[in-house]
Amino acid sequence: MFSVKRLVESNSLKSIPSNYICHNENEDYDSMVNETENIPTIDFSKLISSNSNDRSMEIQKLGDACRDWGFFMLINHGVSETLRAEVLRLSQCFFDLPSEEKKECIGEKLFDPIRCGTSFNIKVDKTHYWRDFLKCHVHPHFHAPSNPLGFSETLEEYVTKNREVIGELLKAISLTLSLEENSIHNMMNVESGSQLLVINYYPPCPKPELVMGLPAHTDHGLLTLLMQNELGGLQIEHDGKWIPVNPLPNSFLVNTGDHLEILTNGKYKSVVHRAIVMNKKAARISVGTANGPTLDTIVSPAPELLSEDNPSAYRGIQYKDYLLLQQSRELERKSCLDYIRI
Ligand SMILES: O=C(O)CCC(=O)C(=O)O
Ligand SMILES: [Fe+2]
Repeated sequence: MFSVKRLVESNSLKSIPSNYICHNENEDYDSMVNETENIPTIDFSKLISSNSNDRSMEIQKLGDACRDWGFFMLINHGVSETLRAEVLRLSQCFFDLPSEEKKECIGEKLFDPIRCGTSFNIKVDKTHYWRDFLKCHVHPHFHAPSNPLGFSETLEEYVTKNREVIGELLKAISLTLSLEENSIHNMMNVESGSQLLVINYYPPCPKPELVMGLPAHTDHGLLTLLMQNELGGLQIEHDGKWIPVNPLPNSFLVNTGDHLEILTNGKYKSVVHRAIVMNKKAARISVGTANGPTLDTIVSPAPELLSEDNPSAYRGIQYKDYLLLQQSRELERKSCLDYIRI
């Protein structure tokens, strides 16, 4: 199984293979602004607080963050530092395994339960990305590699906790839309919804400015919950500028996905983001869960949010078909959403 990690380790890489060189994505590094401090922070403990004043103020902040940024850092979420650290440690151990021990993970198709690979979709990527990945479908049925020891159990605990957090966030988001608390849950079948775990591994690169980890894209699903090891690289697009994200300690990064954009008829737009490579010495690891409806749910704008002045702006599409659409193309900004825009 080919991986960038192996490429880096197998020879003392003196130059970057030409198929990895990104020509047009990196031009604006110098014009990047450092606005990390402006990225909204949401306190999860306040969202679920019994103090109704605290709760409604935080819900208001959450609505603003979804509308103005599509991105926020989540603090006091209740997922322990120990569990997060263990997920990252075992992820490193997984990528360190010899190929023979990863055989169960070589699924090739989108809906194979466990899939290991490199770049985004090697069959369609014109440029290859400096990234290896492990993807597991973890809900409604849980799948994870059996190696290394304890990985599967740790991941199961982690994704379950992630789902609890997402469930509460989606209730609060329903309220920000003046919908009933369980509206998104009911419309999107959240309780039995699909959850995809994606572990990204960005090996060290001798010339990081020449390559890209993941190009500008949006995520499918309603919300993505992401954490990373100590190395940065994630950038979000805001007001036409790339903003590097330096997460607060022990926070989750949350971004709105394409299906929240569809459901809210564009009120909460999915955020364009990318992962650049900055690490020359160590590997960067990020762990995300994409949380969506059940695969057979047809997602279209919520009727309660539509009016004569605000007609439906997206065609309804089954979640499964949307995933297939995204996987069949190059990752490119909002190209899949554009396809179903009316
Ligand atoms: O590595 C990151 O920070 C971002 C990963 C990402 O955007 C993704 O997996 O969809
Ligand atoms: Fe993403």
